[in-house]
Amino acid sequence: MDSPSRIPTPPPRSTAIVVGAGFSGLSAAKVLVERGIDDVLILEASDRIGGRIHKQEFGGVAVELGAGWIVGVGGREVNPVLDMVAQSGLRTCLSDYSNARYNIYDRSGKIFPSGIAGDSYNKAVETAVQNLKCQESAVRELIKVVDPSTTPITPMELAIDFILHDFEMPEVEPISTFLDFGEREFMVIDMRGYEHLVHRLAGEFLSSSSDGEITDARLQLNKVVREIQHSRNSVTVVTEDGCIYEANYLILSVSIGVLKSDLISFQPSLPRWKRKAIEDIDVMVYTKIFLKFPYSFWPSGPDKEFFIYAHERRGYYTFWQHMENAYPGSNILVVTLTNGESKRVENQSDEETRKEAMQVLKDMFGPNIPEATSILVPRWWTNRFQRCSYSNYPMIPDHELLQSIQGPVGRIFFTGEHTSERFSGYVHGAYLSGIDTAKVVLEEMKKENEMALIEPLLAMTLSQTDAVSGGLHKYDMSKQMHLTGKLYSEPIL
Ligand SMILES: Cc1cc2nc3c(=O)[nH]c(=O)nc-3n(C[C@H](O)[C@H](O)[C@H](O)COP(=O)(O)OP(=O)(O)OC[C@H]3O[C@@H](n4cnc5c(N)ncnc54)[C@H](O)[C@@H]3O)c2cc1C
Repeated sequence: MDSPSRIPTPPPRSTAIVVGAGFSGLSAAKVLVERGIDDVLILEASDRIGGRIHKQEFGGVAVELGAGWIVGVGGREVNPVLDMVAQSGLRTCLSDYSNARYNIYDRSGKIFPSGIAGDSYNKAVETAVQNLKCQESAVRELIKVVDPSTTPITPMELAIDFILHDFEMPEVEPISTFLDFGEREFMVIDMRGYEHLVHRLAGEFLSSSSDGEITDARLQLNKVVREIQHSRNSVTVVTEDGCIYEANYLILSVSIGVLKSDLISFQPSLPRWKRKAIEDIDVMVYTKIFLKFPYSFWPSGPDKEFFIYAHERRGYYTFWQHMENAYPGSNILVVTLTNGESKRVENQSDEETRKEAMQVLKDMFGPNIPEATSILVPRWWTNRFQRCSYSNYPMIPDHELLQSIQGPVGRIFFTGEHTSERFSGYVHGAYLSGIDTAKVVLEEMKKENEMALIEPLLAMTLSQTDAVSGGLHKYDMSKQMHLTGKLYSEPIL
């Protein structure tokens, strides 16, 4: 008997696919579902939701490997993330960095007198302002001739310069987040972690089990998107495990670091303007290293929470925090590295990093301090699903660059913290960008539906015109209508 001929099953098709289940992807998906797009499919590469919001248990407490602070509190508007914190009763505490500059240790363990530290701080601020003025007046050449007396040289100047430019957000004043939401920062100190907000958000539109685990089939974990094919009518997604999905629209919420990498290929490839925008946005790597000790040996108290190590190598284990204010008795220290130093430690063993950190601590607090019993080194740079901690825009606001990074390519819409006009880099930027992108997609859907209604009428009119003039073919006309709409308004290459 002949075997029945196999009819290939078409790939599952949904109205919209969201790639990535971080804050932006989930907030975008939520808006779509709430507006009646029930068949949204969320494809997430890793085995968890939250992306760059991720807590881990370490030394008996929850530590935040990614976002740890609600930045922008106490201003004229309420930060939407703070609202969520309040609703979920997440425990937080105020972080006051202002004392850090008075807790600067040199390599022999001496604390710099506050006057010297204050002078260095003012000098560093002056340099930053001077650089900015040069850039703003577009006299870029001037940057090269910055007054040498303001260039950081000594270990302390280097440490303060690092804090101002690498540790604090390297942004131009006034910073939108501080302007809108306030200048205070609250650290999340809750065993449920910052990620509780992500789970809460997901639980508002996806079904979950009684213990809060998302069980909704519209969220697919361990689905690494490797290829996105896009055409005039649809988007097709191919995942690493060989699955194929189709949709009318796609929202891509992966980080700028992932966009810069070769993890996802596009067929046809992204247009030049989009590739250039991706290239032009820099990435910041920010690493919090956690060290657990049998007992604390550092000065305690709120005004001692943050301290600085001044070394002749810029950014070398510079910024420290004890966690006693957050979790008394936890005996945990956190040291923050960025960029080159982050990448360097990501590429060495944790034991090497532990030894380096111990040497620095011995410089500050003497040779008799106890050894760290464990260490936790997050690797945001080498993680192929992140490849950065957050985006780092050029100091001069560049609206064209922003428009290009936000701009859709056909049916692919881009979202994520790096697409936020005013709050790039932050959790609230990710959250708000997801909402904005979903609204743009909904608008496109509406336009397309309206077009579908008038197309038959147009076709009729055109065939009559054709008969009379032998002019434009109806297909050309409907294509032109699309081309004049936003969907294809940008040149493809
Ligand atoms: C160390 C660190 C400290 C930070 N500190 C703060 C802070 O204190 N306060 C603050 O406001 N912000 C902070 N941030 C920034 C904040 O965490 C981010 O801005 C925000 O979480 C980004 O959300 P997102 O949705 O844009 O991206 P993500 O959270 O990165 O979400 C993107 C998702 O896409 C997934 N993905 C990637 N590639 C693929 C693929 N090929 N297929 C499918 N899925 C894919 C990823 O796994 C991820 O889940 C910090 C970030 C880091 C890393």
